Amino acid sequence: MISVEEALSHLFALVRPLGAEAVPLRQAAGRVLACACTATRAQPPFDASAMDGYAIADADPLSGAQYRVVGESAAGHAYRDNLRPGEAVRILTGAPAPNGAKRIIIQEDVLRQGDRITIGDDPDPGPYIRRKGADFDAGFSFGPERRLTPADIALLAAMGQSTVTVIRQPSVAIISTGDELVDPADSPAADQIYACNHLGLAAMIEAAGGRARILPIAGDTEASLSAAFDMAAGADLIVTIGGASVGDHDVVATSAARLGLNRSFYKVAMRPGKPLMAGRIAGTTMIGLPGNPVSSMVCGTVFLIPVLRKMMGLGEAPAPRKTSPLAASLGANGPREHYMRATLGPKGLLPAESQDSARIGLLAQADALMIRPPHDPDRQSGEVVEYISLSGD
Ligand SMILES: Nc1nc2c(c(=O)[nH]1)N[C@H]1C(S)=C(S)[C@@H](COP(=O)(O)OP(=O)(O)OC[C@H]3O[C@@H](n4cnc5c(N)ncnc54)[C@H](O)[C@@H]3O)O[C@H]1N2
Ligand code: MOO
Repeated sequence: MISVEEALSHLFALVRPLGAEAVPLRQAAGRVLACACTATRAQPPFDASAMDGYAIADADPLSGAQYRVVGESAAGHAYRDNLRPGEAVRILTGAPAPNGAKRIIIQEDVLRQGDRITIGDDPDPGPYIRRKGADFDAGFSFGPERRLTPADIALLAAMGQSTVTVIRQPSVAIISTGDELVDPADSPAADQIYACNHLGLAAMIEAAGGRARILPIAGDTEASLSAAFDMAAGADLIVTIGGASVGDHDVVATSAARLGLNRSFYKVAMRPGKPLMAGRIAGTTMIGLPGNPVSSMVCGTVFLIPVLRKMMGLGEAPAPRKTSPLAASLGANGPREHYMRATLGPKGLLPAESQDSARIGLLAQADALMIRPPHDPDRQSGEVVEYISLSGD
């Protein structure tokens, strides 16, 4: 069996970043830019007032000084003349500062009578003029290597980009396998259960920026699996769930091999998730996840999402790890890296009482996957351990 690290590097070797496509900025949230965008215009494109008040040509006016109001500069409606000594222009927030303006006196600091203003005592120092290009200059280049955030979208809009070139979203075909499985939309017989992994994984894929295509559940036969693989045509990645172990009806490994899978690895020294496999089948990368619900979700977090992120142009990186003190003492770990469901409390990480990989309820309650390296010795409460956050922060 190979280590988690080795399995991840085999998986990274199977995929590469996808090509690019142009999308309207409105649809670009969460996508990754394929190339940097350039501002054609400075922002602000002119010196602009930061406050409502009066533009004057003095940098440091005295209290009691008087000015004649000669016009107005409103947002979207500039005052076109030069501002001369002794003159003031009524100005509103965001409006262009007239030529010659040295500062804005906020309206709270003046007394206005007709077309005259008088500066009050101790006027606010100002100058309340935002210089042209204070946010960014023309030619400013923006190309973060991350999924575009709402603030990134606002910045790109401010840069005048209505369409951006982004990496294509990976399309992931999900194939559940097992005669016992029934979609929650259907009625199970007494010896069947509701399939859940396909929906959990689809949600995980979509939250990470991919597109999930859930295929009909395949039965435990090669013919059924073969039909499912045919339906997966066009996907960037095929994920099978279940049938990966050594049982009489675990047909994924043998069927996929007969269907031409060039297997990269099978079985990883981890818990849960041991019967994981991956390779290429008919030119497409396939990841075969174990069927136990927690095993498939843990493998989704540890392997599938990092692989998707590489396909999205985000580089090769394992799921980010954090550290926390342990809130309980634990006995030594065995030979497999253990991903334990745990909750984060005031004293640190508390592993769930049961780590049965069939108990999805305990995963839904967990905030973290606490990681115990292979052969990790006894750990005492208070010792610092690593974990992967499940709470999205
Ligand atoms: N003799 C051995 N038996 C098993 C071993 C082993 O090494 N030797 N490994 C165990 C481990 S670890 C795991 S994990 C499971 C994984 O087996 P499979 O990948 O073949 O999964 P299945 O047998 O098809 O299913 C296991 C379990 O999960 C349920 N399941 C499957 N798919 C779904 C789904 N989409 N949604 C919800 N639940 C699903 C299935 O009904 C089974 O209960 O093998 C152990 N056995
Ligand atoms: O490795 Mo299995 O994935 O423990 O339940």
